[in-house]
Formats: sequence, C-alpha cells, structure tokens
Amino acid sequence: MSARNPGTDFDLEWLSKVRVNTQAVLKRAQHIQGLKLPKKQWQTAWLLKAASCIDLTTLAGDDTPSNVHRLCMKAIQPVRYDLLRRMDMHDKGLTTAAVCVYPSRVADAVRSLKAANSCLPVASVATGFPAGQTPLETRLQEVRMAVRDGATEIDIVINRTLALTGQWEVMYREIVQFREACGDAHMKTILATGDLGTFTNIYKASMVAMMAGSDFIKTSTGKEAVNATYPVAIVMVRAIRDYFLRTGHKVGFKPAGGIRTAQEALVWLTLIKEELGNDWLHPHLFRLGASSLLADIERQVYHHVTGQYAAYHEQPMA
Ligand SMILES: O=C[C@H](O)COP(=O)(O)O
Repeated sequence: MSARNPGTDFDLEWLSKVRVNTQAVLKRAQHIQGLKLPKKQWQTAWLLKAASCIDLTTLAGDDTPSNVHRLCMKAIQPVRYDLLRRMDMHDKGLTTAAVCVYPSRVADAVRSLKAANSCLPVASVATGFPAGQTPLETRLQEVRMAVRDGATEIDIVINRTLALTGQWEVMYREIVQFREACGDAHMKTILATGDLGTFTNIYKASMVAMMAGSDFIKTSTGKEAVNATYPVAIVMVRAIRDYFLRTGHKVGFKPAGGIRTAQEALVWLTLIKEELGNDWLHPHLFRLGASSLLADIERQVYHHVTGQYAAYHEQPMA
C-alpha cells in the first residue's frame, strides 16, 4: 500500500466550484474504450499484472470458512504453477493484491493465510455494507471489529443519503471517524456511484472521501444496479489527479463490481495508464475488486501460453 493519505480540512470552496462536463466525460470514456489493447505478445504480462492487482472477493450470504479458505489459496497462487514455469514466472511470487470478505469472515481468512505462511492482506468491507443504512455507532463498531480480527484494509461504504441531500460536510466528518476507527489499516472508500445520480455528485463524493483521508476510492459494492463503468472511472480518476496536484498525495483507485473478463481488465489498465500514468499501475495504487475475473484471466493466460483455448479445467495438473 502507498503512504497513508493524511487528508485535508473540509474545503467547501473547492467543492462548490465543481461542475462536471458530462459530454466531455462520455467522449473521453468512449475514446479509451476504442484504444488499441496491448499487442498480443504483451498481453500475458498485462494479464499477470491485472491478476496481481485483484482484491479477490467473496461477499455472499452463504460464505463459510471453507469457501473463504479456498479463496485464500487461490489468492496465494492465482495462476497455475506449470503455466508460470513455462513463462519463467514461477519464482516471482505472483499473488493477488488481497482477499476481500465480510467482517464476520475476516478471522477465517486470517487463519487460512497464516496457516499457509502468507502475509497477503485481508480486506474487510464494513460500515453496513452494501447500503450503509445502519446507525453510525454500529458502523464504527464494525470497522473496529474487522481491524481487531486482523483486517489490514477496510472497504467502507459512504452514506449515500448524505451525498444525495448535499450534506457533504457531515459525510466528511463520518469518514474522518471511520478513518480513526481503522487505526493503522488502510481505508478504501466505496462511493456506490450507481446510487449517486450525477457525475458532479461522484466528483464531489470522491473529493470529500479523499479530504477525509481515504487511501483509495472505490466505485461500487458490486450490489448496486450499475457498478464499475468507464465514464464514472474518468470522473473519479480526474478527482484523484486534482487531489494529487493540490496536496501531493497519491490516492489509489479501485473499480469493483461486474468486472468479469480479461478483456475488461486490459481496458481498465489502459484507462489508468492513460489518465494517471504508470505510477498508478501497481497494487499499492490500483486494485480491481472482483469475485470471478481471475478465472477468465487464467483461461486467457493458458491460451496465450499453450495456444489452446478449450477445456482449461480439464487439463491435468502438472
Ligand atoms: O468489491 C468487490 C465486488 O463486490 C465484487 O463484485 P463482483 O462479484 O461483481 O465481481
């Protein structure tokens, strides 16, 4: 993770000047989607980079210690050893960036990783994920509990009611409290952009989250009707760029929700490279929140390495 973002005072003047030009955002997003993807010979390296930036996630009502254990084992070895060996990558220690679970499953994940001698971070969603509609004290307790159980990254959700009613300073104060409750754990702030209505609200919410000391801003919970989209990402990464120009602090970006294909992962990496530059193309400043993306990345890597598409899962283990 990057150096902690110390945040700034709430700056109403900065916030009230914001007007996002919707047409310009849509045009830029379209342009990015139309860009050529990396050449075939580079795609495997890009896909492995994408794998290393994944917060491998399970956020389901039927999560158990067993499926969390399997998730952790997959995160430690995201791509099959024999494929990595064929690429001379077997000794590079490739893992995903973290695992991401509900607060009640943090202890299970910590136990599984410890038993496997892995120091992969455990991220916990918190603050009444996904809706954030529980009392503030309950949300704060949830953060403290996840930290106590061993989470070193906390993915909080913002209170959308405050955003939609323009109570930005109250939202800022809430996030500052979450930040304090996180202690040494890094904080990612989920904006749930599908609920925020306008690009201007998304820019303002991004800025408030960063002023309040978020180390990452994250698009979505994966549970809204619309999750990570490229136009929303343009608005958020431009807020990250503006915040960096103003304060000198690099805040990370995490698109999450509905990202399922290797092709999409390549577009996300391209977007970050174009908008924020190579500095952001590392797990300490870029994460992909996803529960099923890794399977397609592995499938594509298999195809690139062996020249075969079909029946990946039927191949004998090396
Ligand atoms: O934070 C991560 C998301 O909840 C994952 O969403 P997904 O299941 O659509 O990949």
